[in-house]
Amino acid sequence: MLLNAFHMNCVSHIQHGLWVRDDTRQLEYTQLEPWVELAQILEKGCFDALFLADVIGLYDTYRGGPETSILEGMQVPVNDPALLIPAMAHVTEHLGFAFTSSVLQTHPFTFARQISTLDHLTRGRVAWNVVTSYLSNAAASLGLGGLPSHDERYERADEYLDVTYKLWEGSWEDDAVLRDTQRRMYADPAKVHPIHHAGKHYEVVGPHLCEPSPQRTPLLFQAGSSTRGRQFAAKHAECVFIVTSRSSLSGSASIIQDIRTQAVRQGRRPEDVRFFQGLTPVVGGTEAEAKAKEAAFIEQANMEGSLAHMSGSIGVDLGTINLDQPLATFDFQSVRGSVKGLIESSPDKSATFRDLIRSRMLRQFLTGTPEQIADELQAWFEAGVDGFNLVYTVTPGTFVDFIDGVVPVLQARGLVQRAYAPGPLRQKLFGEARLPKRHPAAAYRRG
Ligand SMILES: Cc1cc2nc3c(=O)[nH]c(=O)nc-3n(C[C@H](O)[C@H](O)[C@H](O)COP(=O)(O)O)c2cc1C
Repeated sequence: MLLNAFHMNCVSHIQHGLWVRDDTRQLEYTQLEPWVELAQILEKGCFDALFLADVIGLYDTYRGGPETSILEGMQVPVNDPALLIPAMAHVTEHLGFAFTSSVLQTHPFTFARQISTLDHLTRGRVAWNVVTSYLSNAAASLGLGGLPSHDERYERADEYLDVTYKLWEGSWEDDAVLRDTQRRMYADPAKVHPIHHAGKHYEVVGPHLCEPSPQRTPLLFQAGSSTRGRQFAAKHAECVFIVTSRSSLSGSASIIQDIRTQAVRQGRRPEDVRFFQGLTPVVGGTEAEAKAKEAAFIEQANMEGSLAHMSGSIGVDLGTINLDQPLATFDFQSVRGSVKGLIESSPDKSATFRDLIRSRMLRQFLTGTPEQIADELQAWFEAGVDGFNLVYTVTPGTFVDFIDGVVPVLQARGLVQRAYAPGPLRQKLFGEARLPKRHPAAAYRRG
């Protein structure tokens, strides 16, 4: 069972409204200290990685503007996640660092160099969460006119990955770097190749500016679940971040089965793709204590922040919806498809839209004693997920409680590691530092 901590370089990430508490360090996100401390805590708890989300733009759909997001620190202001990594890597030896970067935000040539630099500095502990952006404000600020359509964004992502694969895997041969002080040959020019990529979106001559790093291609994460998103994951992803219900994991229609089947059709193996479920653990010494903690979080949660978050994610202004209207009375002709999907997801149609939003928040909570939480995680694991991206309510408190309480129980059951495997992040997770030959990136290797 793999464990990641899910975080973001901002004030309020997922559980909104809790940043005002005095037992959380969210207000210190602009400083290095809480990040360095978090990395040390996670490594002590044998976590596999810290996973940093990011969005490049602000959520301005709710009530027709960004005011709620700004008031609530809801993923804005948001600092660059990648820049945190070297400081955290310096105080740890094994913890992995996954960060999010959209294919819309940086040219693949410069992005490939940024990743290679981080892969060198971390000795191969970096992972990239490939995202395609969903906020139109991002596209507007990047000068794209508007957000390209959903499928066009994935098409662009395919080409983006092709460019980076050519740079990471195909530009420098394994024995290009000589470091030969006697013959004054740092590297052999005959073994450093331009890539001459000419595609619909990018033209890159190359060669890659960095010498080969431990993993070359970073460990690849992805988190999209549409038909096109699943195709993309099946081709490229090594780790997929999902947020689903446990019951939906059984059967061939499950996202895990679907992506693995598609991956196999492309010549990959089922075990080449690992799945991480997002959950928010609330640990208590007793069940009553845990429930009381959860109740306090829910009481303090900010519904407005959650609605602004959800509005931006689905592209529909939920501010126009009467929150106290029973779901059964919604006129499906007048609501957008994504809202219809939300309403349909609720078994209880006498519930109101407000109840629905609250139950979606609650669904993420995993509340109980360490043993109860370990039981639940084990049940998820047996249902087919490989690991978890744990969402905080308070930071680093959520992770400290989990590590002190739940990790020893999971370790005693032999479900999580007690010590790290050697080598780069991919080697720790998959046994090899480099991508396997059956991954499409390997086609660009020379020799
Ligand atoms: C659990 C999860 C985490 C995500 N994290 C991010 C993120 O940090 N940044 C981002 O821009 N998009 C993020 N996304 C959005 C996806 O990458 C993707 O753009 C979105 O789900 C739409 O793709 P789809 O239609 O294939 O689902 C996340 C999605 C999910 C389900």
